[in-house]
Amino acid sequence: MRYLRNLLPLVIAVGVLNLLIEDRTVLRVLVLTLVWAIGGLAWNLLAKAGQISLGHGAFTGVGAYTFVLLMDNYGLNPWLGTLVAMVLAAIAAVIIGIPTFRLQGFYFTLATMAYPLILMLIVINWGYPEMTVAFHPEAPGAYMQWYEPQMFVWLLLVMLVGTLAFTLWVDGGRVGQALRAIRDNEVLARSIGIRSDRWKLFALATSAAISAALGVVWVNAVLLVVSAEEVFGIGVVILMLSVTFVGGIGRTWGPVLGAVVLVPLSQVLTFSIGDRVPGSETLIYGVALVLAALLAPAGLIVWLDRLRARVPWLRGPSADQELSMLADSGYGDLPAQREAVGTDGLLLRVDGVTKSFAGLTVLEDVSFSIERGARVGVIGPNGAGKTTLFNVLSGHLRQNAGTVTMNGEDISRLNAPQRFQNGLSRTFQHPQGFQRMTVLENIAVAAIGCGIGGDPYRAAGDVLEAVGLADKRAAVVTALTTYELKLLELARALVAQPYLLLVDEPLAGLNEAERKDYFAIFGRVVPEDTAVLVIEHSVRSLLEHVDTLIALDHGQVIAHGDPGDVVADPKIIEAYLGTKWSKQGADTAQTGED
Ligand SMILES: Nc1ncnc2c1ncn2[C@@H]1O[C@H](COP(=O)(O)OP(=O)(O)OP(=O)(O)O)[C@@H](O)[C@H]1O
Repeated sequence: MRYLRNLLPLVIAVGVLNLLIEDRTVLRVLVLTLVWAIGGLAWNLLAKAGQISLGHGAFTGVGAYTFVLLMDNYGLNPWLGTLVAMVLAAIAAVIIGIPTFRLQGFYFTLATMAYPLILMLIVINWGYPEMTVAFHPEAPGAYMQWYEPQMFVWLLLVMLVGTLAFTLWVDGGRVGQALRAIRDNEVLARSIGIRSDRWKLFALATSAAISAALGVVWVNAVLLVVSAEEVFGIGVVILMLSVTFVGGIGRTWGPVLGAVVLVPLSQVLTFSIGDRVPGSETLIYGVALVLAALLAPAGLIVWLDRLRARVPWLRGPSADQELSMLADSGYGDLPAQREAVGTDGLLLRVDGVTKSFAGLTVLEDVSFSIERGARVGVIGPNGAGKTTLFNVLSGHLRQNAGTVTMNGEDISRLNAPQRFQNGLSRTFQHPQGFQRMTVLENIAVAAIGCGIGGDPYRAAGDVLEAVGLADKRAAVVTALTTYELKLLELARALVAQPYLLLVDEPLAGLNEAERKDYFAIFGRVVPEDTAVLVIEHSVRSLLEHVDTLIALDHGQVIAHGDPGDVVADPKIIEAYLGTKWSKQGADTAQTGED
């Protein structure tokens, strides 16, 4: 119902235009506007996960060639051809995505350019550089070959509404939240249970399927000939990217707005100066991209947002109303509880863990174990391998040798999201947050990711209350101080009710008062049966809160045991604490990092 209300004005506007316009040239502009609005929406699905593709021509091309080859060889009509094309494009997307998503950022974008080129060369060498669509005047409806452009407008309107409804569904729920989290910070997203590899494949496959369907309709409504250079060409992605970027990348309505502005403008220019300035159609997209980057980098949609904020009846819900809407959006009633696995006994066992980077051994045969509910400090000089140890334990890095066992289960082969779901949470040395989300959403997304069920918003609200950030629930994380960010990290880790909590340098960047407050809150909110492993250079503070110390140097455990014994060990004094420590004593001395 909510979607219908959002989409109705669009349906009415396009419907009225379609009924009123009689000029075929103007109708063609309307058709092209709808084509590239849908194309932009498809491309934008992947951009929501922060992935910029230059290869979407691969999918329109798969769509166009699948339908025309099936029609030519098997007499299959384009409607069935579209379904087959969508499935094939989704499969192609998964095959393309699995290796290409290993690349990050710019490298991913560059690699995507190769796929339409490869496919184009394949069909050209196969003997199909161009294919004419067989004409079926006896059954225009069955073969998507209407003479009246109005019929294509209706068809494209149905596709647009379908694509928009799908986009609204993505944006309004857990899928969109996961994609936004991945776009903001993939490492962080993985650390709270979001299987970024799967979500990116989902975004690419759905985006590809829609692009393939569009390829079929584009050929029938506009091109009439399937030319490899056109349907696989870079022009496809230039249009998809331009309308999305100009309208508002990542935003639900961005591509529609961009297409409404850009496509008619480019057509008017082509009609008026096209014969004198060849290529003027492409030129307008280039100029629009540059202007948008300079004047409205977040897209024209931002100007609409401002207008909406001024006009009371257009204004959307306030941040607080939105939060309560989210909280009421059909989750369970109460935060669920993680299954108890006993209150004592061995929790974690690290056995012979070794980790190297390109020949540099950073962890060497590290072994130790942790009891349930233990408080363990990890100390060592810069570069000793402390954070690498955390990355191996949390699944962000895979060890070269050795095993990690938690709750009696070998978790060595589990990835970061799976370890989080199994009850292993972490914080980061440099506090991290999803910048485009509110504080409450930052925690709720972790409550969803940990997979223990219940109402994630209520769980998030409760844990924010506990750490003292309840009044910041509607703030964006960029508005938080370092101290508040550290509490946010703690809240995010705790909402999963972990068995083991890894805390990386919690006191770095905090003043004396904040350090005291942090540990006071920490002591209050971390349950007794949750084991804690904490890296901290402020050994003096650490000694007050741990019952065991592990000292690392050059990737090896050089001491492990009672904190008093470890800091008195001459090896530790020489490697890390320095002679100042032994002269002044543990009560007052700190390491150089303090
Ligand atoms: N991804 C990586 N690729 C290559 N080398 C790395 C990588 N991560 C860490 N290292 C190297 O591993 C060594 C240990 O780094 P690590 O961050 O684990 O040390 P640390 O004990 O946490 O230090 P600090 O106290 O300064 O945070 C350093 O020499 C670092 O340069």
